Amino acid sequence: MPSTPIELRFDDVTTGYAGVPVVEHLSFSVREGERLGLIGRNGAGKTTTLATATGLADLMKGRVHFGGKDISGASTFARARAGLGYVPQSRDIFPSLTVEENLLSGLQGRSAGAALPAVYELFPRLKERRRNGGTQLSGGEQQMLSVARALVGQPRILLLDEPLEGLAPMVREELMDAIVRMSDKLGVGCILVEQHVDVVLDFSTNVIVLERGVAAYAGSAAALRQDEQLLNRTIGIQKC
Ligand SMILES: Nc1ncnc2c1ncn2[C@@H]1O[C@H](COP(=O)(O)OP(=O)(O)OP(=O)(O)O)[C@@H](O)[C@H]1O
Repeated sequence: MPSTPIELRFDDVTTGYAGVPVVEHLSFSVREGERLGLIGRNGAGKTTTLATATGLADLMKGRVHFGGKDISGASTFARARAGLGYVPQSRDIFPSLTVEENLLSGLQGRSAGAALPAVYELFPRLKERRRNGGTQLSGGEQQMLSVARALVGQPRILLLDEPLEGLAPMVREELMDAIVRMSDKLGVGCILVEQHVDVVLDFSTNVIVLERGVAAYAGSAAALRQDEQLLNRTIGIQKC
């Protein structure tokens, strides 16, 4: 019998920091192999939403489920072990370690097994540079390393917080290609937070638009693409 796909689900979540709500009444779900985009102006609550999934924000109301279990009170480590991967906005790689040592640090206690070859296949550039130190990498390579390290932990759902920030257009394309291949090939579900609206619309099946902490839109990327008025109001920029 095929196993049930692993799902991350928010049920009517209100969340923030130290008792102050930032995001209110948010509900959504994303399964293995699915791609959800999360967009909104600066300060709308996108990072806070991801931080709530990883257990780094203050969940005030509602529940968070992962893989059929209520993980609302689970530690960040337990969530990662269960298969919830996170690529934070800051490229928090270890500069004093080599590329390969950085990757091994993402194993979450699992054996390396096929994880490294699979990741090197997705990111051939990292394979070429596997003995280089973290500081010897370009910005794009550091971001690839950050995504690759999360993948070594074999997540079933991966949260990506502005992975393209500060990267040149060609490098952005290369990184997005790798993320799409990863999602297709490994069947990893993704939540992508990004300022580049067109990248999110191309990547995602469904999109949530956060406006001051509330979902102003939740639905298909294709329908949102047609709604210039909503995009202009909620994102504040023309699509580029
Ligand atoms: N650790 C924190 N403690 C208290 N308030 C915070 C913390 N992190 C973020 N905030 C506040 O929560 C609100 C939402 O921030 P958040 O980072 O979730 O927005 P965002 O949509 O990801 O914005 P950006 O696009 O600028 O990254 C902001 O008002 C911010 O000041």
